[in-house]
Amino acid sequence: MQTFLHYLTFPFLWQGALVAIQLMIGALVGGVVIGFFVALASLSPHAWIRLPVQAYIYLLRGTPVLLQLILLFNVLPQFGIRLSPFMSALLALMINETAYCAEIIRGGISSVDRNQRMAAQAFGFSRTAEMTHVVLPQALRAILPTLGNEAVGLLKSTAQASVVGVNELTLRSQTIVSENFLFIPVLMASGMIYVALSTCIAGVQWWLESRFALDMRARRVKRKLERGAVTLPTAKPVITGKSSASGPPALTVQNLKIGYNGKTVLKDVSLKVDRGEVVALLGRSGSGKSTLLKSIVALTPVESGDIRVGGKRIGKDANGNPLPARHLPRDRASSKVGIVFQHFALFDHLSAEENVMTIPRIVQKRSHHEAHAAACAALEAVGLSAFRHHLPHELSGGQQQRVAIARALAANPELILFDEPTSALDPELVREVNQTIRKLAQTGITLVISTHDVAFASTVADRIVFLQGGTLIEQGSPDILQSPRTAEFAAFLRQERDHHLQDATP
Ligand SMILES: Nc1ncnc2c1ncn2[C@@H]1O[C@H](COP(=O)(O)OP(=O)(O)OP(=O)(O)O)[C@@H](O)[C@H]1O
Repeated sequence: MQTFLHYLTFPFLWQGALVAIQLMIGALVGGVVIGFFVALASLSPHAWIRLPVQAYIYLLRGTPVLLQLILLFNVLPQFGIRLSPFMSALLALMINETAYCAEIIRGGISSVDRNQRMAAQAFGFSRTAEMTHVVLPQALRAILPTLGNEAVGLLKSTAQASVVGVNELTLRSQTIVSENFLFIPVLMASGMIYVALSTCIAGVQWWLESRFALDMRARRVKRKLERGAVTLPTAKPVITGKSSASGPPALTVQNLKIGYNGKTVLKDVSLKVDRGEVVALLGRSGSGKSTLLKSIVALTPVESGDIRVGGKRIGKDANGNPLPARHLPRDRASSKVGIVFQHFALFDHLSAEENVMTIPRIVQKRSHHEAHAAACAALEAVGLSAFRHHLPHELSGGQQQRVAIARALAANPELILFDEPTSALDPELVREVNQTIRKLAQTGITLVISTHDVAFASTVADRIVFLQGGTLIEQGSPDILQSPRTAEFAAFLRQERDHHLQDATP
């Protein structure tokens, strides 16, 4: 026991541990940084980028790190590159780590809800802002535990650097043993040092995980509130009143044709929405309502036709040619369109207030103070001031959708698109969201609402538009709900009425 304790305090072994730590940290940092870009490349829609990168990952993961290390150590000098054993080992471990980290990061990025990314794009987040504010903070929750395991594995892999003469912990233990043959105390001491280092890695992993855990974050905000560190700015009214009646229509859609994978889903759709008008889009599931709304903010590629918001095309230049993808965020950000999605698409890692602040702060680049005031005003407008520090998972579905409405309002939009805002809600929560939309409609802001709720459409809309199979079949004042002109619309209304009756029957 005494000999074991003696070797545990032996500086010679701890110096070897330091070499192992340097190798591990160097390889991990390099692996994570390069792996991030490799992960992005492996998610590229372009096969010429994706396939070589996937082949690189496949090869590196398929061969032992020891083999890669020896190969690199012997191959580099043949190209005139002479590195020390330490640098060769570091390079080999880093290259190997790149492949593993790329896969871990790719998994983390893929785990982020696609609807949240779509919402960020619809509001005009740049690719970088989407990555840094929406994707990475959430991807990290999935990445960190696996990365912690990877770091522990990597620490142990550093022992393999001894084959090229790096004098790290394992090689130093072997050197001592070759001199005194005291296998057990020396190797046990060496093992204990590895365990101590792994424990430190686990500690760092635990600390990082807790920084990004949603419940810990919520607790931190609540503690700040209890200390009175967060103050509420005076909220100015967010809804400024009726959209100006002058100028071009709020929305014009002309001869719109959209298809997915060769299947046409919108055929020759034309629609004009005046400023201040509330239009309800009705239609069966799959009739193309969401596609129409998404095309307005250039989220879906248009085959032919023209869409203008306030007279301006989104995602197209003055000649109607599609803008390069890198110009889309700026175009969307300046379009003054807010959008509310069926599944809320709130950013899960941000509080209600932070969700709403993202648009004025990140998209419109307003000061923190202004963005905060805009968020408070928008939350007040939807009656959720008291819940502003709640995370989405701490809110009911109806409250989450009202936060999503506040987020759309914070952009000071002239047009708000609602994509079936209540269809993901329990019946008792539908009322509160419908009331919020009704309140908005009364302010004179232009709204286009896709819905299955005929009763709601009849009370909120100035005009009803009915789509079927991607074609605009009928439109007119809410009176057409009582006297539909086409057989298709009459059949739809009958079916909706029957569903409603069935739902109401105990
Ligand atoms: N990304 C996509 N790729 C392929 N097909 C799609 C895609 N998005 C929608 N579609 C198809 O386009 C058609 C119209 O879909 P859309 O979501 O616009 O209908 P909807 O009227 O909004 O339906 P719901 O009321 O169920 O939301 C459907 O047939 C759907 O399967």
